[in-house]
Amino acid sequence: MPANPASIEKTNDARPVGPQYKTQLRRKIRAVRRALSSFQQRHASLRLCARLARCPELKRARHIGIYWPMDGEIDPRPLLERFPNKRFYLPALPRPARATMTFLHWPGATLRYRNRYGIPEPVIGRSEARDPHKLDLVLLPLVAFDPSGARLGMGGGYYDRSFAFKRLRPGSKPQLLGIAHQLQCVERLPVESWDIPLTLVATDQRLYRCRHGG
Ligand SMILES: Nc1nc2c(c(=O)[nH]1)N(C=O)[C@@H](CNc1ccc(C(=O)N[C@@H](CCC(=O)O)C(=O)O)cc1)CN2
Ligand SMILES: Nc1ncnc2c1ncn2[C@@H]1O[C@H](COP(=O)(O)OP(=O)(O)OP(=O)(O)O)[C@@H](O)[C@H]1O
Repeated sequence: MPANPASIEKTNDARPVGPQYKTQLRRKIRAVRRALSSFQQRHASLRLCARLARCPELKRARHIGIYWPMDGEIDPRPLLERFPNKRFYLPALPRPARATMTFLHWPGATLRYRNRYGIPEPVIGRSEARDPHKLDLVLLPLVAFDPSGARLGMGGGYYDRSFAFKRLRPGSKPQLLGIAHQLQCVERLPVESWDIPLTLVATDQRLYRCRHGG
């Protein structure tokens, strides 16, 4: 296994700040994650999905946001076979760009359309669309997380914008479950005013119940 990038970071009691820090951390963790072999990826994905299958929040949920992995992200797709009676939805990039994402029902069929980042998406208008607040649980991709539930994403702000309503109604649906390789855990992440905290984080090695996540 590669070295945990968190151990390379110098951390102290204060949260690190600044866009440059976030850019460098993104670059470093994305590179380590991309370097995982396909064997390591498969092993991590199966361990994660076994852990999620025991998680009460996932067992209870019926409408679940999932994602198509890219750039070394941990793969949640084995869940579709494990839970044939649940409904899974993939995010579609918003149009216009500053709006919120729509989640489109994805029963696991091949996807032909790719968005501007090359990520496969169902086609809007052809799959059942579900608004973010009507999902029970969302599995969020991330670049880094900390045990308090702070999340660093790819930098588009798509998930923060789509779930901003949770700030007004803490504890409201959906529960936000970040999923990642354990190597994406850092001691403390910078938190921005617009960041929406995670309820839980699951990795190939652990489940974190987060202090701040509603
Ligand atoms: N699997 C997955 N799907 C997802 C996300 C994600 O993080 N992972 N997103 C989470 O928000 C949204 C897409 N956000 C993304 C934001 C930036 C880049 C990206 O590759 N940026 C390039 C610059 C490319 C460009 O601008 O053309 C880069 O940083 O290298 C990809 C996805 C929705 N779907
Ligand atoms: N609720 C919001 N309303 C308006 N702009 C927002 C909101 N949330 C985030 N943004 C904007 O999105 C941009 C990117 O935010 P940030 O770097 O936190 O993204 P991220 O969480 O890493 O990305 P993603 O969620 O797409 O993975 C910021 O410039 C921020 O101003």
